[in-house]
Amino acid sequence: MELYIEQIFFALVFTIIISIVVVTIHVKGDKKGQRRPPQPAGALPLIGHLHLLGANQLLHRTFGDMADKYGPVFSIRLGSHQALLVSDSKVAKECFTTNDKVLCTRPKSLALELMGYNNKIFGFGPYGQYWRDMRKLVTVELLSSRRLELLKHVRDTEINCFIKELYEQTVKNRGVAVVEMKERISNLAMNIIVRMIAGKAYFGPQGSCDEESRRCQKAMGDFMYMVGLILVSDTVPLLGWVDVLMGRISKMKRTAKDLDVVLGSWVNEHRDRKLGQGLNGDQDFIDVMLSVMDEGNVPTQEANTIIKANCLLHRDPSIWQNPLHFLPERFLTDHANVDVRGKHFELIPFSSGRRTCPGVSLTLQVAHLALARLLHAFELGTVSDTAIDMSESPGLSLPRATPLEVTLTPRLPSTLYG
Ligand code: HEM
Repeated sequence: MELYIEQIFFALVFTIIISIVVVTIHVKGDKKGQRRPPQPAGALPLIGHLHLLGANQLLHRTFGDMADKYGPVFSIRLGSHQALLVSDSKVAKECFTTNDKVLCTRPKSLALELMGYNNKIFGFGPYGQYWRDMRKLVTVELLSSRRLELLKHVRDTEINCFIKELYEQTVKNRGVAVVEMKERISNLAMNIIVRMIAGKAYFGPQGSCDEESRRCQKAMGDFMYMVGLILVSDTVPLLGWVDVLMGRISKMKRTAKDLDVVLGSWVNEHRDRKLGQGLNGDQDFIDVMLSVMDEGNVPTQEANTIIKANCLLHRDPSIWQNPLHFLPERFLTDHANVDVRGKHFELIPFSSGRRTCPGVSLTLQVAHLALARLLHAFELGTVSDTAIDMSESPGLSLPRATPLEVTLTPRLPSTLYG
């Protein structure tokens, strides 16, 4: 026990020293305002993940100060990795167009080795033949306009159920209901995606779900959280034992097993369903995916270059007035024509270039429809008219730190709620 405590103490002290010494910042932008062309910068898994430590605001301020001092493009060294930071939309454009091929690979990480079938999740993987094949498969078979049109009923029925459940909640409360929306919206997104991929609905009325759904939800949640963590092993491989001591490795292995069980059951159920229906002609998404995997088509190219370059762009005060304030009306006035699909480099929430998000059309369709239905069906308010806490918590998609409680009052005749 004593030894164990000593080890933890040693690990903590060592980690603090390492973060001071090894995360030495090598500024390469040299002079203020000097613009340099983006350069391949070793391997950089970290900048995109730093904000996931829960210090997002602080990091943006720090990087913002550094950008003021060193100009719109500079690099920092984080242990064995180098990161390029870009805060200017013109430089970002250069990164995602002229230099896109050089910058579009992704580094390996321990989290993805343990939880992503040895770095085979294509969205996080190195650029190469395997990534090209998987990207084509996803854009053509799952997220193409044709497929989205074919699967339109999935979004429609899920959003109908979402609105109906909210309405039932207001009926139960005789008029106005206080509802926690964060989990409901996350369940809605999960249901739509899982139904599109595996043909299953996970969450029933009021978020009820069976054992398998619960396991899937937990495994996905743990994955999203842990894949966003910064591991000592990725920065200073020699100190990998720190992650072991902190219990991260065993937790990742457990999550990998849980994910395996869930995905395995999707594939088996899908095969059984097809056999039961005597289908063998028209291939659907899981069939095509399995055939690509069966060909032994695995990544061959090692990742050695990666740039994450946009964490300051969306807060550039020379483009966005009051960049830290939530002012949606700016998209109806000064920025009315901004396009979020990766063509206007001052706003690239879905990234741009080769690795741009293939889910952008689905996301915009679902978000627009769900929001329009919600606003049409209810008057929305906050509990005791307090401002909403917008703090972020660790995780791949920077989830809200606190629940999102809103008041809902129906505004339509009851017959219109399905
Ligand atoms: C608000 C919603 C979303 C946002 C803001 C978003 C944002 C992004 C961003 C910034 C990237 C680039 C990551 C990188 O540079 O490494 C990305 C990649 C990706 N996204 Fe999304 N995304 C969203 C929803 C979706 C949805 C609904 C799907 C699929 C159903 C999806 C599938 C993917 C995939 C597969 C990649 C990896 C692409 C590749 O590596 O080639 N995303 N997303």
